[in-house]
Amino acid sequence: MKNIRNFCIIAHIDHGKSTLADRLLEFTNTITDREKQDQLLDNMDLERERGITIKSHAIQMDYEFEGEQYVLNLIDTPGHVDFSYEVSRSIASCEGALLIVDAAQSIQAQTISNLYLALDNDLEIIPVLNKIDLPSANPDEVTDDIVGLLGCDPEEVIHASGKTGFGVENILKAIIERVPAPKGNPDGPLQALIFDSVYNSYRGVETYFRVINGEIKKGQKIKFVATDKEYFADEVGTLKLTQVPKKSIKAGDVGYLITGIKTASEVKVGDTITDALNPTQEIIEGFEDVKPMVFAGIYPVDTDEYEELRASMEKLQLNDASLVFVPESSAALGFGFRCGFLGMLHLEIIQERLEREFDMTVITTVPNVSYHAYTNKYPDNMILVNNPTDLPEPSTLNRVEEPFIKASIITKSDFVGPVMSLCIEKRGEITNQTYLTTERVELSFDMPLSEIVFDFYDRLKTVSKGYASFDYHPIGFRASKLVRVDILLNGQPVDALSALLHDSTAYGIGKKMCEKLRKLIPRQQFDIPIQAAIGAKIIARETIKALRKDVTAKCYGGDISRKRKLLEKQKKGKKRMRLVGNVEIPQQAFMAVLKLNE
Ligand SMILES: Nc1nc2c(ncn2[C@@H]2O[C@H](COP(=O)(O)OP(=O)(O)OP(=O)(O)O)[C@@H](O)[C@H]2O)c(=O)[nH]1
Repeated sequence: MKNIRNFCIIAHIDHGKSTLADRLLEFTNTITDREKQDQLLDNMDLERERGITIKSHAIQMDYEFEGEQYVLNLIDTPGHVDFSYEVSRSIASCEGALLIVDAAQSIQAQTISNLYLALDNDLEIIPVLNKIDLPSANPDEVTDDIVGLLGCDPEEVIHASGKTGFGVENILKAIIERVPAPKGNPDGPLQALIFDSVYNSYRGVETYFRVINGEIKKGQKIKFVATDKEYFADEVGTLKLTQVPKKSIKAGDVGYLITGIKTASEVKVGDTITDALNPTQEIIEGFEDVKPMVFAGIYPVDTDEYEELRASMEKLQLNDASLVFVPESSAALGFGFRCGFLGMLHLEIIQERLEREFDMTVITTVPNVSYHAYTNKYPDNMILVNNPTDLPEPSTLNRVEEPFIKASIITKSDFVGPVMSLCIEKRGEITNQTYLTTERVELSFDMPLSEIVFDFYDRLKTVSKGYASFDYHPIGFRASKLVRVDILLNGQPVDALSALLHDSTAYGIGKKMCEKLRKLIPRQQFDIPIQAAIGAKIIARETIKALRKDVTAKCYGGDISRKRKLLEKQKKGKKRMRLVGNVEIPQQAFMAVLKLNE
């Protein structure tokens, strides 16, 4: 155990985590030149394209240092707030963390939020000043920032470049010298922490774990504490570039486990693995069932594809336990599903996977967060509102609560004014303002989560000219004044366009929605009135003027094949349209409320 080091890399997005991880793998000969690929750890296609690490993984390096052989386990952490629970469990599996800071951009919101997670878990922090090769690098100033943040000596900050490989040897030396070796009792009852799982369609779910006490042996009968299920450890091993089966994984080490589990939801990140016959009395702290934060309806464009959509969603759920869905129906869209996601990025990923992997064309409705509603009749019975149609009628409604977050924004002092105005407009309440340096300020706000769902990131980027970073975590439910704004097309309410909004913003947003829909819905042969309403009260109105020209008119009625071609072409263009009553609504219209300022 004394020669094992478990560490993770924490950084703000794009500060060079993946690139530096690759350099470490190369330097320790964990990957050879032939196997070298850019950003090797991000092995999902989607991740590669988006340039972010969605799923955390682990990799083991062997390294000789001063005549001794060491095992270094690098546990990768996802880089997006949607997946912050996984980050926290990965961090809990380590004794040390490399804190990477871009030498040009300095400390950003995620640098700090990840650092706090690492400090909560008593990790040894090794600060790394990365990208020092950049002409815009500001090593002295950024080192000062890091020293100010950590209270460390300037000499402890390692200068490095993932691009040139500079500093990599010093980083490895620091990992061995500064990160403590794991503690734990190798002879005690098995106690291992699940920090991740990956679905493999051939082998079932692969569980990644860190052994705290005892050992996990091939063939052993084990138990997952939270789910209370027992399995046989069919295969255990360590994670190199490929999986290396072993007879056992001992206390202090990291490995993978295969048990033949076929559904991702049976393996819960944060759960404790123990021996079925001699179970540990101590459950590893910090287990949480991850809860979806954002809900939206997903409907097939073609109503005949409902069953196919169900089958695709079921398959997706097998490998993504955080996706939840229940059937729902909409008067406008027919049969579909109300789906719960960890956040907006997760929603986009699911939508994209449905299209790429399952060839489904779907319509996604306006996302909303989950509200707690109480009626006058049963003021103590909480009604969970995941769908605008679930909100009780205003006359029967006693009160509503909505989820709040603590938001942290780091920006330059020049932009404090505009950032504050934005946050206040988004119903934020400032709780703290700290100058990290003379130029950089950290602002803390308590804000409703729903305001983040609606165009917050884009607005923040605009008001700060790109110089703001943002992070948040949920802090519970608070009282709120919520109303449902309905949209009527041609006098008919379209339930799939309804949105749950705060009373103070409902009028403004209702008006903007009508304007936006007027631009998005194609003109047709007749006038289409668009109205926004709260209950029976109309709060805004626009009209889509009738189209005068017949598209086929220019074919002079003669050439029938040309006419058909033109109609075919139109039909293709319609793929993402939905006929509601006699009005055609394109997909973008259903998400219009998210992009009101474009
Ligand atoms: N000049 C320079 N560029 C670097 C260096 N390290 C990384 N980059 C570039 O910075 C960008 C981000 O690097 P990544 O390694 O993907 O960053 P990351 O932190 O893993 O990003 P996420 O996984 O999205 O959080 C890429 O375009 C890299 O090529 C460096 O040391 N010097």
